[in-house]
Amino acid sequence: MTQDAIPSILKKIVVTKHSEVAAAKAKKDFDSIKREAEALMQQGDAPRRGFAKALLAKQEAGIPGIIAEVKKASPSKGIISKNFNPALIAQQYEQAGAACLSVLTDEQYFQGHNDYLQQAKAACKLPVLRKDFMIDSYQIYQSYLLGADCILLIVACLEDEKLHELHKVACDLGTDVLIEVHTQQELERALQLPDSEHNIYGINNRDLNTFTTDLQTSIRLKAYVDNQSTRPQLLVTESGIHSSEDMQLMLSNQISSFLIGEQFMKTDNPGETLASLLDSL
Ligand SMILES: O=C(O)c1ccccc1NCC(=O)[C@H](O)[C@H](O)COP(=O)(O)O
Repeated sequence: MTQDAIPSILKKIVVTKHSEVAAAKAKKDFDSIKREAEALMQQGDAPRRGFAKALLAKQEAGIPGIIAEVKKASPSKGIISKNFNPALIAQQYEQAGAACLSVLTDEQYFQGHNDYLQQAKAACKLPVLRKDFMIDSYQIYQSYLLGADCILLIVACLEDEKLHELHKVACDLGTDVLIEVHTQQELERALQLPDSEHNIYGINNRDLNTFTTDLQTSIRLKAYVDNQSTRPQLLVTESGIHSSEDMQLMLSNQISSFLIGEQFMKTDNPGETLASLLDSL
């Protein structure tokens, strides 16, 4: 992976993450956070809600599995949600039939917060993805302590060695992993990760150089996956899903799990918008 191949927004975010992690380590060092997370896991007091399992259950029942996103703002759209209340939105999404939640915790670029993840999780029974940019194992232990059931690994911003390291730390903690790719090259790297019940493969339709979304990305990469001998059980299409036509297109290409944010969050009642999207199928 060459630095030139990384979109500039990701480069900027990664620089920010390195300084955030350094600041966090200055308050609580790596060994302490690791010990804390491992002790919590061993006590068995904080079992994870099965994120991959919730999606698989929908898939097996022939129902679209929606990861509904709690997203206040984004680099491409600025402020998306004017009345942002993570706990209320989580409850609405649950009632509307979401399989899982995704909560942005990045502060600088998405106006997210770690507290939003905890508020959303406490308000419902759905498994929760910590949607943030992981570059250091420290953040995986931190995510576990926050209560995240799943973490995100964006292949575009991780060298192979780091990708494998972070994946192992998450799996050892029993945390599910959304492994996100934008291109065939990234997908080839992602498919080299050890097989695990925790693996979920996400195909992101957003080109991070232009911020445009193209659903053909999911269709193209799904076809690539279908030609491989070992196929991931779970494939999620991410970004740029706005209508029942978009969902039908994905379903007709055997993609039945969706990560959707903006389309819900730009409305006054994100849960109601999700319910009508599901009804319209
Ligand atoms: O959303 C952005 O502008 C963005 C910019 C840079 C890196 C990541 C970005 N989005 C993260 C996501 O993956 C989306 O929040 C998620 O897939 C939902 O997408 P959408 O339904 O289009 O809000």
